[in-house]
Amino acid sequence: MPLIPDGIAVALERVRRTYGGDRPVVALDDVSAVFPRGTATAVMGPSGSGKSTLLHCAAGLDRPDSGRVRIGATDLSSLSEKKLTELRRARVGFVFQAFNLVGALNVEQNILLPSRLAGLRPDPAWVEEVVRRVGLGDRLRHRPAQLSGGQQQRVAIARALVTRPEVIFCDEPTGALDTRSAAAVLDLLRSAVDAYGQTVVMVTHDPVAASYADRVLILADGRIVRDMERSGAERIAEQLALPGHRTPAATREG
Ligand SMILES: Nc1ncnc2c1ncn2[C@@H]1O[C@H](COP(=O)(O)OP(=O)(O)OP(=O)(O)O)[C@@H](O)[C@H]1O
Repeated sequence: MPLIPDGIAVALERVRRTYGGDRPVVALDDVSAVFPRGTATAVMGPSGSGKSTLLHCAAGLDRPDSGRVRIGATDLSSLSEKKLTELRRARVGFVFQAFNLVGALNVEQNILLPSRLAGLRPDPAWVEEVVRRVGLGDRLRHRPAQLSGGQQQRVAIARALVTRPEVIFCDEPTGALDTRSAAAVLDLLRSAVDAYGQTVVMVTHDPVAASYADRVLILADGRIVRDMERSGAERIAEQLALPGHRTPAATREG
């Protein structure tokens, strides 16, 4: 068995994913990438460049045609569907655009659902902190249909954070949010990385969201065409330069 360095949260090794039909589309073309633990990476690129496919393959929601994906030391290709589902419940958080909230459950029940399914008991103080920081304290008894799109997105984020998963995969986490809610959500994702050593991989078109990441990967035609690491100082300078944007520090104080 190959040696997996401890510091790697997710690794893609020559991952290829094509979609069939008469004229097959190569959505991912032998992509290799490593996502170190305790980092946030933004995945950007034009429409159709393979961002969602990369996210789905990395998260074990889609299986590559060839190549390998590992979460920590676990090779996803070796897992049955059942084991893959268990791994996703216990070790992975998802913030996807089609919120996947359960309409029959209220906000609190939706937030606690992944923990219940994984048989975990999240720390009540942490649940309270997450709920407060996403600004849902007064909405816990509401059903998803009684919330705005932005509020539903915040429920999805709270739900992804409460189990403190190793890796949080986000697809346009700020897509449905106003500037203020987006800053609160990005700040929360950032503190999951900085304070708890979690790993965030987010697909985004939003430069503000990308400015919270340590690294930006750019995809084009199913390949990584740029891989930019950014220092904390660069991130903060970029956040300060973005009009109407509150810095993470300012958000924390506010
Ligand atoms: N289920 C599918 N069946 C056929 N082709 C697909 C399927 N899913 C994605 N594709 C194709 O694979 C390529 C990559 O799609 P993907 O959704 O990963 O791109 P994306 O960068 O996330 O795009 P967007 O920014 O528009 O969401 C595109 O050409 C897309 O049409």
